[in-house]
Amino acid sequence: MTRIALIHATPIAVEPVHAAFAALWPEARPIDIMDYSLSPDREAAGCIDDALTRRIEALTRYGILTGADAVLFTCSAFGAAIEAAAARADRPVLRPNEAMFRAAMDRGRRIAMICPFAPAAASMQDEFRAEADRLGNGATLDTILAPGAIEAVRAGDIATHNRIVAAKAGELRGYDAIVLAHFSTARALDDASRATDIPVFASPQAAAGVVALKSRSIPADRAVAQSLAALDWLLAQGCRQVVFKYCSTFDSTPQGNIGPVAMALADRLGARGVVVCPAFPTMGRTIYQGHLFVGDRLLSESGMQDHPLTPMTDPDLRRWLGRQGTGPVGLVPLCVVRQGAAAIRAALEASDATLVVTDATSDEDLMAIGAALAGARLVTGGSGIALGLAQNLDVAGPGVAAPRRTAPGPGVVLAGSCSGMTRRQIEHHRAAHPVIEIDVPAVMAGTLTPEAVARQLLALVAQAPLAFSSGSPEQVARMQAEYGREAVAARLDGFFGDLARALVAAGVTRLVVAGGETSGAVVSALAPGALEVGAEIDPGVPVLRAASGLALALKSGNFGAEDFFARALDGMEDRP
Ligand SMILES: Nc1ncnc2c1ncn2[C@@H]1O[C@H](COP(=O)(O)OP(=O)(O)O)[C@@H](O)[C@H]1O
Ligand SMILES: O=C(O)[C@@H](O)C(=O)COP(=O)(O)O
Repeated sequence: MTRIALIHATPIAVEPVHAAFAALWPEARPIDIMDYSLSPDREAAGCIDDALTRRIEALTRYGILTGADAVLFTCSAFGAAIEAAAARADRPVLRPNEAMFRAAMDRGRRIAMICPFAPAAASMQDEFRAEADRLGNGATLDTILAPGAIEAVRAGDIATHNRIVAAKAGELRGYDAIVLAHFSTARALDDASRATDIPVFASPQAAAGVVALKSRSIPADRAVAQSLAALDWLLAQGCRQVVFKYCSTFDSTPQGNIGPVAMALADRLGARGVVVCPAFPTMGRTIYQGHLFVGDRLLSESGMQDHPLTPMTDPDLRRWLGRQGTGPVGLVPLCVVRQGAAAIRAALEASDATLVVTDATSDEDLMAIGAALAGARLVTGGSGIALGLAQNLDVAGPGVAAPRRTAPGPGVVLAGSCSGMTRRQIEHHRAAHPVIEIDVPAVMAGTLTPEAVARQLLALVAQAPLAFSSGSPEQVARMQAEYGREAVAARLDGFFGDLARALVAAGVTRLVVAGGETSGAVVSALAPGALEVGAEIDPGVPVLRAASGLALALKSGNFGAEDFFARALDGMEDRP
């Protein structure tokens, strides 16, 4: 059982953090280390002096001596000292505000902090500044003091505390998010959320993170290194379950990257019997006897055998992983999955293999697999695997925030996927909108520039134009034979990235992108920061909104109905 040393500098933080553990992570064992003189001493010192810094370090060492897997400070007034202690520790040492600040910055740049304990304000401002600089998002934090609140809670009058904090929240205008400064203030989260339309965050509840990598088809050693770095970061945030998400068509080559990355993550986490389940039944991706199907076809006959970067020529997931050097791979067959969560868990635990392909042909199967994975350190799968995982987390969350608004504005579609579905969607779009074919040989020869295509698109922008590179399997094979697979992909990635940048710079506010790799290139070039997930346009494809107001739909080549492009652009329009 994971043991977390909680270090409290004030008694008023104890109850909220325990409540948060009980709700969000009941399997963990939080232990309390209390030095209630810290908070008044900090107030008297007026800053985090040497003596306080040494005390924080000693407490951190003591927390580790208790055998804790991680140390969490519950007081917000010691940021720099905790950072210094963390640098010397051999396991995660966490400040209370990290996750909350990031969650708030995901909502936008103007953040307000309601702060009942004034002496904590300066160091929290510093922490916020450091995090905003690290992310380069230009976020600003205004501190709003809440006189009387801390005194009320110290006197046990929670109702008054909550009323004061909620009243402050209700007065705020023009902010993208409000954060509540201390663990103790989290008590007022519900009241504060009711008092305002602005999303409100508190420390204990803001504790989930996603790292999006573009590692599907880079060399395996780089994919492993990037994934391990992401894992370390997530662990340092206190994450207790890590999901390695890959495509539900298992996009990979005999060299990787799913097998090597999954093995490296399992090794780092000491995990065995790790589930491998790319099933996404809504999209026709099902697994039976370890073989992946797309609709009523084996994966290798579904069109994926012609994929430009990751041609999937074998539907047997165990054999495919074996070619990627994973060693023997286990199987939990459908007949066991249908016996329910306990049987699945027992089969995974009994397996000698590190990786275990798990059959699933329906959402009910994914729910049972999800239940079996409660507490598993590592899970791997397509996005469908998430379906059954949420039930293990009793997360009420900090309240659903009002969706970001997108200024209605010009919309453009870019397609780099060569999948059959994308090509059909392009043809469908052509019936009512201008469609420009990007001349790939001219791109490779350097005679066609992204700026030229951007100019063409912008001239037609009122009619929802589309530009595509998507070629038939024969055209793709010809380009790859002439220039090499990686060179074509790299050049087109760069082209789409520059094209998207030019379009957004010229005022495009709605962008639909077809193709996973192509989407990755566009997002890397635009660097929009965290994206808010909005309404689902078609299964597996939501509207995404950036803090800048840009709306995106990033579509796997295979996903979406034939009329997807126009519907996606339409779905991004703000309606009164
Ligand atoms: N005409 C073309 N010839 C060769 N390769 C192409 C062509 N058009 C696009 N590509 C490449 O095909 C790949 C498509 O992958 P991706 O965008 O991930 O789509 P999907 O989601 O269908 O896998 C990209 O690497 C892209 O650069
Ligand atoms: O066709 C598919 O199933 C894959 O392309 C796929 O799973 C892509 O999923 P996302 O990365 O979730 O778009």
